[in-house]
This record gives sequence, structure tokens and C-alpha cells, in this order.
Amino acid sequence: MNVNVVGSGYVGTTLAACLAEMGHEITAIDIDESVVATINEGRAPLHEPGLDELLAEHVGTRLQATTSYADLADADLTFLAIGTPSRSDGSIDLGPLSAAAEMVGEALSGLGGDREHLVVVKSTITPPGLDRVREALATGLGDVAGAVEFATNPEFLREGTAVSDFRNPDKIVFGTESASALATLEELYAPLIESTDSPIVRTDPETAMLIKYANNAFLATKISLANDLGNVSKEFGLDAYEVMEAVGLDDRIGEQFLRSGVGWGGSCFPKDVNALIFSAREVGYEPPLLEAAVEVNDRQPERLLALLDEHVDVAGERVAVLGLAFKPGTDDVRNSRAIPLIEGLLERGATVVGYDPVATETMREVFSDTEIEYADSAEDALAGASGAVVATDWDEFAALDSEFDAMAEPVVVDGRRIIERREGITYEGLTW
Ligand SMILES: NC(=O)C1=CN([C@@H]2O[C@H](COP(=O)(O)OP(=O)(O)OC[C@H]3O[C@@H](n4cnc5c(N)ncnc54)[C@H](O)[C@@H]3O)[C@@H](O)[C@H]2O)C=CC1
Ligand SMILES: O=C(O)[C@H]1O[C@H](OP(=O)(O)OP(=O)(O)OC[C@H]2O[C@@H](n3ccc(=O)[nH]c3=O)[C@H](O)[C@@H]2O)[C@H](O)[C@@H](O)[C@@H]1O
Repeated sequence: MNVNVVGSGYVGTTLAACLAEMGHEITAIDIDESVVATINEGRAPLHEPGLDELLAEHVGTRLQATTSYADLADADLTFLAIGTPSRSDGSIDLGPLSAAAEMVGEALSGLGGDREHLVVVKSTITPPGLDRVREALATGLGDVAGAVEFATNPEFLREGTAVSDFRNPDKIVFGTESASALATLEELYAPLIESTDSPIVRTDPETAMLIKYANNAFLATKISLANDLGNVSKEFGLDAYEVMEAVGLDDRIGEQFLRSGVGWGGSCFPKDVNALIFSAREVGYEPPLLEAAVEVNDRQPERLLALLDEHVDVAGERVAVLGLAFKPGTDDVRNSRAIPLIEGLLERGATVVGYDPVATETMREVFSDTEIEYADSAEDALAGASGAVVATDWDEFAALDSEFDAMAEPVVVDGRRIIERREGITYEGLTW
């Protein structure tokens, strides 16, 4: 099939590359010229394992990127994979997605005769917000609004494993309003459905989006519960990992997303849980459990710094922050737990030295070189430091050993249970 993917971020680029891999003809559209140029060179505009290889294989044959909406109507369907960032009140900013929907509508307004087109929202957007996107699309379409159908197809991939998650989904959710829209999506995904046996959930567009929010809210709350129980374990002098490993053996609970520590970050859990809380309040419901999940998460970085305070007064001292990305495998620092840790250290008057294998450049946009130092290796970050805090569980941190010997005061507070305890360091785990 011939497919447009509007928005070439983590989701859009992964979608475009994986659909090309499935044999479809893809046009990736982004307003950012540098993103488009990078994709057309056969490289990913962001760090995501496996994506460069897929793009190198398919760009120029089954996939090309452009900033132009001009040929949109030539395709069978158009995905919208535009960001839906948080506002300060927790609601999502529908501006970029609505603007893109209107531009798509305008580009499709030339559709004539019996041509039909399906517009599929891939972005995560609360059910009440969908009408605004429908309206924006209809405004752009004008007279031919009837020739375009509307659907949602929420995405469940994780950053850092986006390509493999897309290829092996736990479920595929289609939110459609007609049998023909559903048939189009099933035809598009047929190669994936056949190769993976993934269960298909067929529902309406709004329910599909609430499934997405409920999914993320459940996972974030699961981690917050693990953190709450982890804090209790620590106060009892017990190891939360030993406890939760046993708890996870219960099939009804499951072993995943029970790793306690400095909490959840990223572009989605914080944004989506807060958006769900905001939307629930708008219709008159206060969701106490979701609010508590956010509160527990917000407190974890300060708990970590309080542990550091017990061992060292960091005012005027160098402190290493190991890991800047919100999780390993990505250069994304959006809502990374490293950010409140760095802020707390700066408030204490520390000189912060950050290190991350891939996220230094993205963190430079949050903290400039005048605010914090960036090291080229964990070894350089640790040298001369009077304390180290661990914000991201990059594998390479597990191998650190003699590097700690160069610290001025070898106090290590681990927020991710990645550092090996060893002789010669004062080691504190956040929940163990
Ligand atoms: N990042 C993730 O792991 C996941 C994200 N999602 C959801 O998918 C959506 C997209 O997220 P990301 O890919 O992370 O966003 P992103 O911020 O990485 O990428 C969005 C892209 O859209 C482009 N863009 C903005 N306005 C445009 C326009 N009018 N026309 C064309 N391009 C335009 C931007 O230049 C940018 O490249 C969000 O709603 C997010 O919640 C869902 C599942 C996973
Ligand atoms: O909607 C989205 O964007 C995506 O959000 C999450 O994916 P992602 O944010 O990429 O990463 P996760 O692996 O879920 O990790 C999120 C945060 O939780 C933290 N985490 C995760 C697992 C755990 O046991 N403990 C824990 O603290 C991670 O360190 C990270 O900061 C979901 O897992 C995806 O299914 C979803 O599609």
C-alpha cells in the first residue's frame, strides 16, 4: 500500500521504516528540514537501535522523506505521528497535532471522484481531544470531508527498543468507525499480523485511545507501587529487589515493571498520566490512585539526594551524575530523572559532572556547559568527585570498578541498581 507518515520522531520514523520493511511504499513528512535530510541520507534523526539499518535499506526505494504535503492524496492512508506535549496544567497541547491535521486536510482537499483516504491518528491523545482533530481535519478538507475516514491506532512501543517492539507487539489496537477503515488497517498490518500472531483489538477511535492511556497509567502506577513498597523495604533495612522478584512470580502480578528506584521519566508516562488525571477532573472525577502514582514518582529523586546528604555535604564539591537519558538505549532526556537530580545538586551548591553514552547533546539543551560539566566517560566523571548518583541503568555502569578509586570521596548512591557493590566505596541503593 501507499502510505504517508506525518511526523518523523521516535514513533513516526519507526513506523515509516517498519512499514517499508513490510513491503509498503512510504512517504515520511516532517516540517523539520534537518530531520527530512537525515532520513533521506538513510540515517535515523534520533538514536534508536536497528533504525539506521532499516532506513539504510529502504530509503530511496520504498521510503522517502519530504517537507512537502503536496502529494499526500496519492496515498491510500495517512498516519499522524505528531507530538502531543504536556502543558503546565497537565493537559496536552493539541496545537501541533491539530495544525498537522488541518494541513493534511488541505492537502487531501483535491481528492476527487470515488477516491477515498483514511487518516489514522497514531499520536497519543485523550478521547475528548479527538473531536478537535476531527474538526481540524474537516476544516482543511472543506467540501470533500466525506471522502476521508478517520481512525486511531495507538502505539505501544518503548524508546530504546522501538523497532523490536513494533515488530513484536503484545497487541495491535484499531479504533475505526467503519468496516472499510478497519479493512484498510488490517490489510496494511497483514504481514505483521501473520508473522507475529499478535492479538488484534477492534474498537472505536475513543476506546482505542483510552486503552492506550490505561495501559501507560497501569505501568506507571505499577512502578510507583514498587517504589512505595521499595521505600518501605529500605526503611526496614530490607532489599526491595529480593521482595519484588518473589512478588513478580505471581502470574497475576507479573515480573515486569517492578524495578524500583529513582522513578519513571520519558516523554510518555509523565505526560500521559497527567493528561488522564486532567481529563478525568474535567468530567468531574478525581483519580486518587493516579495522583498518588505521580506523587510517589516526584519524591524519588529527593529521597535519593537525602541518602547522599547522609554521607557527604556536596556544597562546593564535584558530584558525578551517571546517566542522563530517561532510560538506557535512547538519547531522549525528556522528563529524565537526571533532571531533578541535577537541579537538587545545583541547589546544594555542588559542581555537577554529567556523563551519558549517547544523551550528552540532548541534555546540553536542558543544562548548558556553563551550568554543568559534561564528561566523555564515566571514568572522567568520577575522577575527583565527592559523590556519584546513578540516574540511568546503562549496562556499561555495571562494569565500573577501579574507576571509583579516583573519586575524592567514594560515595555512590544508585537509583537504578546497576552498580556492583565493591570494597572501597560507600554504596547506597535507593530501595535496597
Ligand atoms: N516516543 C514514544 O516512545 C512513544 C510516543 N507515542 C506518542 O506518539 C506521538 C509522537 O511522539 P514522538 O514520536 O515521541 O514525538 P517527537 O516529538 O519525537 O516527533 C514529532 C515529530 O513531528 C514533527 N512535526 C511537528 N509538527 C508537524 C507538522 N505539522 N507536520 C509534519 N511534522 C510535524 C516534528 O518536527 C517531530 O519530528 C505522541 O503523541 C506520543 O505520546 C506513543 C508511543 C510511544
Ligand atoms: O507511550 C509511550 O510512549 C510508551 O511509554 C512507555 O515506554 P517508554 O517511556 O519508552 O519506556 P519504558 O521502558 O516504559 O520506561 C519508562 C520509564 O520507567 C522507568 N522504569 C521502567 C521499568 C521499571 O521496572 N522501573 C522503572 O523505573 C524507566 O527507567 C523509564 O524512566 C511504555 O512502556 C510503552 O508501552 C509506551 O508506548
